[in-house]
Amino acid sequence: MTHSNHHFSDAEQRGLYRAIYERRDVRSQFLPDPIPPEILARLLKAAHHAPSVGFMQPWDFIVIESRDVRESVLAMFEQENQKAAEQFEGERNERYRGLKLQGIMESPLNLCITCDRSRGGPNVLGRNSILETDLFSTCLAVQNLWLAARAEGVGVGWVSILDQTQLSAALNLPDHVYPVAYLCLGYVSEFLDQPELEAKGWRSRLPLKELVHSDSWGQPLTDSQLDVALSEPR
Ligand SMILES: Cc1cc2c(cc1C)N(C[C@H](O)[C@H](O)[C@H](O)COP(=O)(O)O)c1[nH]c(=O)[nH]c(=O)c1N2
Repeated sequence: MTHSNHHFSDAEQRGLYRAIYERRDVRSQFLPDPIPPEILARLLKAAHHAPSVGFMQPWDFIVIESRDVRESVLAMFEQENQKAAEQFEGERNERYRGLKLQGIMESPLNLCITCDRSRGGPNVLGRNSILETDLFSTCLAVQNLWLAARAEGVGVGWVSILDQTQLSAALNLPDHVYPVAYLCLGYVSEFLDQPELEAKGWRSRLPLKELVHSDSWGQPLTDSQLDVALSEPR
């Protein structure tokens, strides 16, 4: 049996993996150049083609260019970030305070991707047991946009150090709409080759091998070929 007609070409595969491995969370490298509407439209279309529970498509996209709105979101960030910093002590606290964790004003565009928890009515196919599947679906839309943006040379940074109630009020969200992701978008001076948190010594990538279990939690891999394959660099 051959599966060759289902394959992407080598170049297409390389492009997809490149987007996956070279996608970065961007906070410090934004350029002010605007994102042309046709590019933004492509990113939003990519997001809109994410999988969703029962094809619910619970997302909306709030495109935020207003400096006033962004300034108020930045103020919310500052407040929450102060509280977040207090969770860390000593050297860790200093290191935390040295991190740049948002690019709200430097990026030319902010985008809030929301989840309408009532879309599709009370009975959404596939959502009867796990109510949060609408939120999971919205995260997949975020990831689609994030990868497409990388392919377009656009950086994306996710800012979650925000009070959800304050953010909802600032964006005028109805009660049944949850702000899943507050994103900063823009062209960048560079894409770092590793996560900024890793470059700054906050945390490193875990060895994948230790995260793959066999049959049940905590059981090491028994298939040694997978074990060997996982040890190879991508
Ligand atoms: C749900 C969620 C929430 C946040 C993030 C990500 C995700 C998935 N990240 C980005 C995060 O720090 C980053 O993805 C990791 O450090 C890995 O780096 P790369 O994304 O591979 O560059 C993030 N970054 C940041 O500077 N401020 C933030 O508030 C957040 N919040």
